[in-house]
Amino acid sequence: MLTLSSISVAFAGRTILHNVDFTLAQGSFCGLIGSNGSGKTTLLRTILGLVKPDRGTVDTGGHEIGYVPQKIQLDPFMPLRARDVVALGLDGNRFGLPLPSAARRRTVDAMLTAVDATGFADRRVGDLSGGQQQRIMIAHALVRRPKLLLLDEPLANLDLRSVAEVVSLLHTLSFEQRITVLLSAHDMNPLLPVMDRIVYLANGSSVSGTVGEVVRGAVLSRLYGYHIDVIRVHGRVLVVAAGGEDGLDADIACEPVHVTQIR
Ligand SMILES: Nc1ncnc2c1ncn2[C@@H]1O[C@H](COP(=O)(O)OP(=O)(O)OP(=O)(O)O)[C@@H](O)[C@H]1O
Repeated sequence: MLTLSSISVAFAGRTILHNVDFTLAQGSFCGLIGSNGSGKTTLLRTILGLVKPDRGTVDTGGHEIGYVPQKIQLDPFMPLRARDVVALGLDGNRFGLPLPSAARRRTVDAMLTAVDATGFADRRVGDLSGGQQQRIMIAHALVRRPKLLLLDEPLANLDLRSVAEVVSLLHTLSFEQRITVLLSAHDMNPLLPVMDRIVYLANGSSVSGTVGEVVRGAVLSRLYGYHIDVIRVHGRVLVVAAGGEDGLDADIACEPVHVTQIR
C-alpha cells in the first residue's frame, strides 16, 4: 500500500530526513512517532508529493490519499455546518461534473454516520469541541474513500477522553474498511493498544517495525546515538535518556528525546 525507499530530505543544506525506509501493508495502523521538529510533518508531506525528496522514492500504488493536516483552526464564526465541511471533501481537486445532489447527500450522510457525527452534523463547525471537529476533519478526508489516510498530530490539543475516542474511531475505520492509517504523534501511549506498526523518527533517521521490535532500549539507543532506557509502567511506556549529574535526565542539552508522560 505504501513503500518509502531511502528517503532523504534537506532544507537549506540541513538534513531533516536521512535514508527513511518503511513499508505499510493494506489495513495496517501505524504510528509515526517523534519529538517536535523530528520531521514528522516533512515525512507526511513527502508522501503527499508536497515535498520533493533529495533522494529516494515513495510508492503509494497510485492510490488516492486522504489527509488531515496539523493544527486546523476553524473560525467559530465561519458560516459552515459540520456537514458542509465533509461535503467540501467530495470536491477536493476533482474536475468534471459534480455528483448529483441526492447522491452527494447520501455519501455525506454515510460518512457522518461512520464517524459518529450525525448528532452534531447541522451545527456550525466552529462551535464544535476539539474532538468533534477532529471527527469532521477525518470524515472530510475520507469522504472520497481513499485507502490510505495520513493524519498529522490529530491527537494534539484534545482532552484524554477525546483522544481515546478519536483513536478508537480510527482503529474501527481502519479495521472495518481496510484503510491504511499513518498517524503522527509525539506521545505513543494512546496508540499502544491499536498500532500494529511504528515508525520512530529521531536525528533524521528512522526505525520501523512492531512496537515490540522498535520500542526497546538497545534499538532506540542506536537511533539516538546515546543511551536510552525504555521503562514500561502501568501499561505505559516512558522513553528516557540516561545522563546528567543525577542519573536519569529527560531533557539533556535539549536533545530531541521523546519523553512520554506518566499520568
Ligand atoms: N519548508 C521548510 N524550510 C526549512 N525548514 C523546514 C521547512 N519545513 C520544516 N522545516 C524544518 O524541518 C524540521 C522538521 O520539521 P517538521 O515540521 O517536519 O517536524 P515535526 O516532527 O512535524 O515537528 P512538530 O511536531 O513540531 O510539528 C524543523 O526543524 C523545521 O524547522
